[in-house]
Amino acid sequence: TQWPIPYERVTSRPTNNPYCQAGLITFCPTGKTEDAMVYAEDDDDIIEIFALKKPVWSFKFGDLMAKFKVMHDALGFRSQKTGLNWTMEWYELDQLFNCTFPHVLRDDSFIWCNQGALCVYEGIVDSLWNGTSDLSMLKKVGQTSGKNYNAWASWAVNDNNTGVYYETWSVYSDNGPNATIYFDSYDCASFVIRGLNQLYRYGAEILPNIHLNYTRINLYAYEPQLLGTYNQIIQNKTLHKDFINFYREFDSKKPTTEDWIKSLLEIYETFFISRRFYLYFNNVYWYMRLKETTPLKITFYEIPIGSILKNEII
Ligand SMILES: CCCCCCCCCCCCCC(=O)OC[C@@H](O)COP(=O)(O)OC[C@@H](O)CO
Repeated sequence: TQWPIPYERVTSRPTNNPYCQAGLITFCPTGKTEDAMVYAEDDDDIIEIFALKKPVWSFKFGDLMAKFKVMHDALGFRSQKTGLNWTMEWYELDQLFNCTFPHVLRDDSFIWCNQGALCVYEGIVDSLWNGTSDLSMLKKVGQTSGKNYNAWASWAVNDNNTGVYYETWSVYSDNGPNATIYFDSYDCASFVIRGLNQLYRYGAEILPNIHLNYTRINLYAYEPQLLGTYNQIIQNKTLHKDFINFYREFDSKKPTTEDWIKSLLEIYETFFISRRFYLYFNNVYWYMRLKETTPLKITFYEIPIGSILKNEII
């Protein structure tokens, strides 16, 4: 197997299952509709680029998740000509837990509510990004011409229409510097990293001395084994039973009430006991035995801006 398994794009975004509900807050409440984008009116405009960071679920828990270094990332833009600014965030249509674990129905079938999408809306809410957490951020990282920004904006629309599935997990062979990466996450941070990389490719000037850290929830595993699709797995009775029990266990821990943190802690603890995982990636399932020493770790490492700008990121 050639690792990491490349993230598969689609030709067009599928309709979200009506069963899937965002719950606490609807997706992109103040945002624009499908294929939404903000374009510069003038090719000669100067569009300023901002890196935005805030604690995940700050609307509910304030800075709490920042204590675990669980941060949400976005991009902000401002036109020097008009003074107008706008925000772009890529995140889950139906909240994080729905992207991380399926709904297991009575007949043992699954429903995955794991789409993510770009939310584009006028304004940059300073109080949201310039919060009290020392990890929050609203920082200018560069600028570009109106012409180059518009070319990039078309890239962002296509990126949003083809990269539709959220992936919470990053999976490595170990937590050392020479680890093999088996699977890479596809989340809010991935959009910002891809977005900055493409803005640079479309001619943006990125300021020097930019230091950006990104949250990852990492699993450390022995080499994953491909199991195949749900329908292939249910052909094997023993595997099917274990597979269903695994996901039913996690589904039962998903917060249905307000006790998100309790669910989070229960799930976190499960990883250190069971040390095994079924990963759903590109619509197929993989089985992994997790490493005894550190099965799971949330990291917030800096990704050098040079490697963000120069790496081939798809
Ligand atoms: C064990 C399973 C769950 C573990 C949870 C802790 C680790 C999470 C790591 C992933 C980082 C998530 C980054 C991201 O994609 O954030 C997107 C979204 O969850 C942020 O949601 P929000 O409600 O805080 O912000 C959306 C708001 O800005 C909309 O305007």
